[in-house]
Amino acid sequence: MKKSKNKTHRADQHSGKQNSTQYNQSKGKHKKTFGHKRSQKSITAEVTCSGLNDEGKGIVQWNGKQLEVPLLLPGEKAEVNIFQKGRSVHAELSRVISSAEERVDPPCPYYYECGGCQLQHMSNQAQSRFKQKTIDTLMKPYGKPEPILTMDHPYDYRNKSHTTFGLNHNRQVIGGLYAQNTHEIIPMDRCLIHDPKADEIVQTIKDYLKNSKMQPYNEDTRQGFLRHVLIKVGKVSGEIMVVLVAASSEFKGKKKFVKTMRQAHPDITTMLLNVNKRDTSVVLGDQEQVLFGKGTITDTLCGLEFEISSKSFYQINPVQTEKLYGKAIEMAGLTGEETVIDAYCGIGTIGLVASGKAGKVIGVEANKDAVRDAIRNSKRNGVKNARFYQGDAGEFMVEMAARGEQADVVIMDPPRSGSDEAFLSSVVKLQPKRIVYVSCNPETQARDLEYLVKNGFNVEGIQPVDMFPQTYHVESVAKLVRKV
Ligand SMILES: C[S@@+](CC[C@H](N)C(=O)[O-])C[C@H]1O[C@@H](n2cnc3c(N)ncnc32)[C@H](O)[C@@H]1O
Repeated sequence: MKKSKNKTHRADQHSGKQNSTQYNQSKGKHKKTFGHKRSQKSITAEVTCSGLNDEGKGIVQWNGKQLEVPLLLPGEKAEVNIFQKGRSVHAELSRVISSAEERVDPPCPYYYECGGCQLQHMSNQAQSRFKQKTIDTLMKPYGKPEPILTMDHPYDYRNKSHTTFGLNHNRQVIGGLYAQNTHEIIPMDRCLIHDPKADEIVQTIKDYLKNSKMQPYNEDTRQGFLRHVLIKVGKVSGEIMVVLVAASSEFKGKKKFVKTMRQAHPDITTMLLNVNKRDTSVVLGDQEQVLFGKGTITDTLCGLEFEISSKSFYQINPVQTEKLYGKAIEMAGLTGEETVIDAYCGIGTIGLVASGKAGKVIGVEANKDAVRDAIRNSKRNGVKNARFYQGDAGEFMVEMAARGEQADVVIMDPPRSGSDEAFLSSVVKLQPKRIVYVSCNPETQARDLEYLVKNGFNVEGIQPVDMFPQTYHVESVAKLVRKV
């Protein structure tokens, strides 16, 4: 075994200084950067990958321990660097000795540094197989899931992008995404899963920063103005929202900035200033000011128009969302008579798309901006049988159950953390005929399904959908039917 010193990666990577380690693969030479401190010593070992964990990391055995190695594929032999600190052991890929057939050259030049995607070193078919296996394994107690719904062009899909700005060590303006699990900005011009238009706009903002007095914010000194830029693109409408997230509400040169941006990108339909003075990882602050336009964008999804605010949730991959919603509504088995609850409803998309086939839709959502959008969206689309309420979905359902109210179908689409017992126990009390559970985290979905199955429901169908190509994330929708 060879001992080697690991190298560290810095945000000035693309401005001349490179501290990256490289590894060779049979299909080409790739830059591979590590997030460890220079002083940390590692051991080099040869390993063979036996499978993937649920984040797409390669599983290997070393010294009687199971380790997870990012970027390694099943069947591959590789040299890895192993870091030990106390009882914690951590391995990183150094060199692939024999490549798996599924290995491809990642099309993104930033892939090995950026944490945004985790599966670009796998062919698209291998990514689908990995996601199918993840769902098949988690959902095994409930039968065989359907084949995953994949995307024909698994790039450029994100309708929302989020760029962070800062200065590198030469005090040059940089903008890009954070390296995984760090606050280190990876400067980049293009992210292959972003809408290309959004990246062009970010480029103009970077040029503006370089040529004006506007300063990016520095998290350490707490000086400067611009922290992030959030861009939302209506993929069908072409409307574009640009949100500057700044550390202060005092925006010197506001008019000039807006004019420059509108001249360079006439397709920007609204711009906002969001003020975030907090030192947390939450991107948006509470205070917001519209710089021009109406402050929202509109997009078309499943044949309906939706108005979207900066802080409201809207599915980030609309092509796949239409497939997901189509499946969810099919699973709901609506005949035009049912009372449908759209829990965790966001801007009302699922409920409003379902409303034409339902007797009545009741939506509940915690985010007040999203609820306002949902009410506006209901009016905009002439929907008369839907009502939206702001509140915690669990509390709302507890109150509904306490009032002895009924629902025929509950469609639920909670955040990654899943639902809670207050919600699930109230659903059980409401005794709907069917539950359609949409989830972006199948692990918490499986946990919640277990509760529902123990409390009177059968799982009658599971459909995985690839909403997030190039990443390990996978969406899943499950149909539950009340036992008679
Ligand atoms: C995955 S999104 C789904 C939104 C919507 N169904 C859609 O497809 O666009 C989850 C939503 O749940 C909302 N949310 C999170 N926690 C909540 C809670 N405790 N009660 C109600 N809504 C909640 C979030 O604000 C977000 O809009």
